[in-house]
Amino acid sequence: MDSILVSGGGELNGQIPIAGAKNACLTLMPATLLSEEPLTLTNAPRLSDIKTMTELLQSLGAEVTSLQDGQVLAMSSHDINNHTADYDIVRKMRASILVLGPMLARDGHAVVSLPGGCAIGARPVDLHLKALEALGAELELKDGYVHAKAPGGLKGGTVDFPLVSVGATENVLMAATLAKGTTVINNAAREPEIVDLADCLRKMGAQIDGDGTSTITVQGVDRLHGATHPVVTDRIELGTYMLAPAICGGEVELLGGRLNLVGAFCEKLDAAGISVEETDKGLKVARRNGRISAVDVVTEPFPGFPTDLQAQMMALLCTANGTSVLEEKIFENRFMHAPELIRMGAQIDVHGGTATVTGVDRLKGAPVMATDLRASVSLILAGLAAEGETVVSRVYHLDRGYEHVVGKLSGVGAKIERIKGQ
Ligand SMILES: CC(=O)N[C@H]1[C@@H](OP(=O)(O)OP(=O)(O)OC[C@H]2O[C@@H](n3ccc(=O)[nH]c3=O)[C@H](O)[C@@H]2O)O[C@H](CO)[C@@H](O)[C@@H]1O
Ligand SMILES: C=C(OP(=O)(O)O)C(=O)O
Repeated sequence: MDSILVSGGGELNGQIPIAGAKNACLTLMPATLLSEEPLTLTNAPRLSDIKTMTELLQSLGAEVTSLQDGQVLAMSSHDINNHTADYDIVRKMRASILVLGPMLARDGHAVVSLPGGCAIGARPVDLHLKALEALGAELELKDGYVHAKAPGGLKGGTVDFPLVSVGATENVLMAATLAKGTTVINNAAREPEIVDLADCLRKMGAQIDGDGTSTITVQGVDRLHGATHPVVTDRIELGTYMLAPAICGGEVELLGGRLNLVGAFCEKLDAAGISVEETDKGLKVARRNGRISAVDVVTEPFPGFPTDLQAQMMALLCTANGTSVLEEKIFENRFMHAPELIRMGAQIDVHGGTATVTGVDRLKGAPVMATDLRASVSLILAGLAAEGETVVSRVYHLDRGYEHVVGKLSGVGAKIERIKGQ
């Protein structure tokens, strides 16, 4: 297994290009199943999760061709000949559940393995299933698989989500595009990835209103056609690299970044003493003089502070002047980076969903282990600011969500390399 070696110290200066969003691409790709005509995605990120979704769609009979070094994905679902999403692929990636709504809407039947829990939490899919039932789907759980049928086709209905779920909103939004009649989704997720999905579906001929708000209305149509769509900028990769100059000092411009993707996050950076300026190319981030200030953070659905930036923000706050309190409200087990940061000299107390971080002058390099995707990159950020060398193992987590991390960070002056097979 590969690891990443980071030698800390030194300011970062220059530009980092931000890729298309993993989490948008992972829902745009299953949208191809809604139409027999081709769907082409541009600005796709080059990540192992995208390869896994490619493998899943191909196992169902879709054609997926990767062009321009993976930045363009040309897909065609003309010949869907298998309606079973197998456990062996689904277990690798939870977003696999997003093929359920589209297959059911298009062909009236689908069998999809239950994804199971993961390191950051139990992550059930009950809300996906209840939402599809509200559209008339008949579901049975058997042998670890969801067996779904809609013999006469799906019918529009009202979906009242008891809590905000990004994935469940995406699944039912896609399904509703081909349902007969009108669907109203209440307490819908408002993430930019939902708006991007709705934009793409509209290009395919869907009738959708209200995306980006808590109530989405979908008027079902008989068929969807082909389209070409650019994947929205990855706001989590953006926020992650904004933290690099924040932690190390210097000034870095994040190409393609926009303030409206990271509003709540920027408010916290501002309170910590980090300046963020919108330029014609993206966002320029610089650390003002001196030590950063402690800030409190509560994770929430968009437009709140994203859970996917909590680990990276914790790495920043480890060297703040004072004590910060981080509350994780989305996932029940998302502080696994804390013990690893403590190995680097951080002072962190975790009690349930709350972590109290007391800033220290300087972190110290250490061997650490990545436990999940965002934890892995938080350890790299901490290593960039630490004295000495940090070796981050289990970097396959990192490959799920960050393309060319070594190239992007060394391009702004970081001392970072990938070590093969350790
Ligand atoms: C591929 C993708 O887009 N992943 C993102 C997506 O995950 P994902 O779509 O899985 O996250 P959700 O928004 O669904 O999860 C939010 C909360 O709802 C709970 N829940 C969810 C569904 C359900 O049927 N029942 C249920 O109880 C979850 O356990 C969690 O506690 O949004 C999360 C929250 O912003 C992000 O951290 C993930 O990076
Ligand atoms: C939790 C994440 O992804 P996933 O939902 O694919 O596990 C993430 O991107 O941080």
